[in-house]
Amino acid sequence: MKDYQRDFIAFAIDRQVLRFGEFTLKSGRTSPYFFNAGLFNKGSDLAKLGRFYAAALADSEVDFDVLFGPAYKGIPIATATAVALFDHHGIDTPYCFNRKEKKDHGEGGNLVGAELSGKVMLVDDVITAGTAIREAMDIVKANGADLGGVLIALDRQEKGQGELSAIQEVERDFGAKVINIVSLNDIIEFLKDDAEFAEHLPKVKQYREKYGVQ
Ligand SMILES: O=P(O)(O)OC[C@H]1O[C@H](OP(=O)(O)OP(=O)(O)O)[C@H](O)[C@@H]1O
Ligand SMILES: O=C(O)c1cc(=O)[nH]c(=O)[nH]1
Repeated sequence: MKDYQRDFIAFAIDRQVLRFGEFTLKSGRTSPYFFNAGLFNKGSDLAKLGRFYAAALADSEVDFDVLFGPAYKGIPIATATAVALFDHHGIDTPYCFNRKEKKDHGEGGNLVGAELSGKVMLVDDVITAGTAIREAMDIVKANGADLGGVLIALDRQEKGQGELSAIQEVERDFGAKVINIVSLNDIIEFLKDDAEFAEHLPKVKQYREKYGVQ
């Protein structure tokens, strides 16, 4: 694990974004840990979060034309990433996001911001079973755009629809790279070294046995 990844996990734990307990996921799985990006809930957190995303994206050297943050949590993340790419990497990128409900007055439609076209960098918080990413891909395809890549904070390294990981399935089905800041393996490594949080390790490992992909 690199220093910036350790810093990111410590930041997420400090803001209670990364918590341990019992949580029901979108997939119906019961998880001993949860990443709630909604708790990066003040200006300084969002500025810092944007810097982590922008650094991972700039490092990846994956080519893209527009950032797309699917509703809801993808919206502030894409916005913060666009600001950080400009402020810290000199990259002025267009970005857009969708509404979950279509607007039928004013400008109308489902999309807000830049045009969703060309190579899209899809930005979200976590991938578990991959459902949210597939839903977002329907929007990308419906607009005639292509997927350039996917950028997330946490790869939970779980099975998708079959035996492959959700991310391996996304890479196979959409032919694009998934970039993450940290993965479950990094969280496990962090827990091993942390006296206060090491007690959560057995349950997290048990969960990985059941749903994880090595
Ligand atoms: O890989 P998956 O199994 O789909 O699970 C992960 C997704 O679930 C959550 O989104 P949710 O649909 O709860 O939307 P939100 O952003 O509105 O909270 C989370 O923000 C991820 O996008
Ligand atoms: O799978 C999910 O629903 C999920 C997992 C997680 O860690 N965080 C989140 O917001 N959703």
